[in-house]
Amino acid sequence: MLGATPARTGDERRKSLLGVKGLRKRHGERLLFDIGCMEIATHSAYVLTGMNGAGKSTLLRVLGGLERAEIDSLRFEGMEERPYPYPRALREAIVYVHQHPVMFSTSIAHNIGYGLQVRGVPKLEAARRVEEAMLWAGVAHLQDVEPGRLSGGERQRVALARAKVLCPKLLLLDEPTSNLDGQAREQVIELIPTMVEAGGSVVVACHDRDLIGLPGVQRLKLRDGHLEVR
Ligand SMILES: Nc1ncnc2c1ncn2[C@@H]1O[C@H](COP(=O)(O)OP(=O)(O)OP(=O)(O)O)[C@@H](O)[C@H]1O
Repeated sequence: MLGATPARTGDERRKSLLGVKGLRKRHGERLLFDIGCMEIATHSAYVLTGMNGAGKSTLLRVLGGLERAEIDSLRFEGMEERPYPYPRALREAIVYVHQHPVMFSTSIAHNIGYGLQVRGVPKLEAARRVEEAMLWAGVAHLQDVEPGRLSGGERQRVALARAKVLCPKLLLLDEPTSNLDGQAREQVIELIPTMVEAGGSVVVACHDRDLIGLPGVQRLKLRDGHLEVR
């Protein structure tokens, strides 16, 4: 059943995780968005909606440090941070998952564990975390399948496991269900509230009504270059 595990609501443990003020993105002469203030709390789930081309992916990529924008002020876990270059603490704590995740043509376990390897996590510890993440994402039975042969839904779940294994404080999901239907879509939707239960916050850019309607999820909308909190 969709949304069977609600994200935490009214949780007194919530604090400010990320606060951005004066966030502007331009492409040449075009001002794509001008966001006065954006606040992401700990242990919280958000959906980010908006028309095609409104700038949802761009906003997620900026928050993930993958794309540069003008930022007047940035606070992370209560500490003022310099926005340029995008701080390392934020790059490590925030993980962006692309709409069409790219996989190495090695093994699924290697794909999921690669980020841990890069971060210098000891092999045994990394193997334990990869196994846990595969079970969580329901992809343990696929470990002998070549990544290139995964279905869209399986690929998306592997990408979620690859992100979750890094224990991000903020996970940014870019239209995770856009190419999925039926059970594959439901399986991905069901994973999202469990990410918040595991202790992180999640922002999901999407047009998916079932994702938007998940219990306990806060709604953000990019409209005409501004961010509305609904
Ligand atoms: N490098 C670039 N140069 C110029 N314009 C760009 C560039 N990258 C993105 N854009 C434009 O910025 C706008 C926002 O794109 P973005 O992908 O963030 O929108 P979106 O809200 O995620 O859209 P969708 O719902 O269709 O995925 C689009 O009009 C896009 O064409």
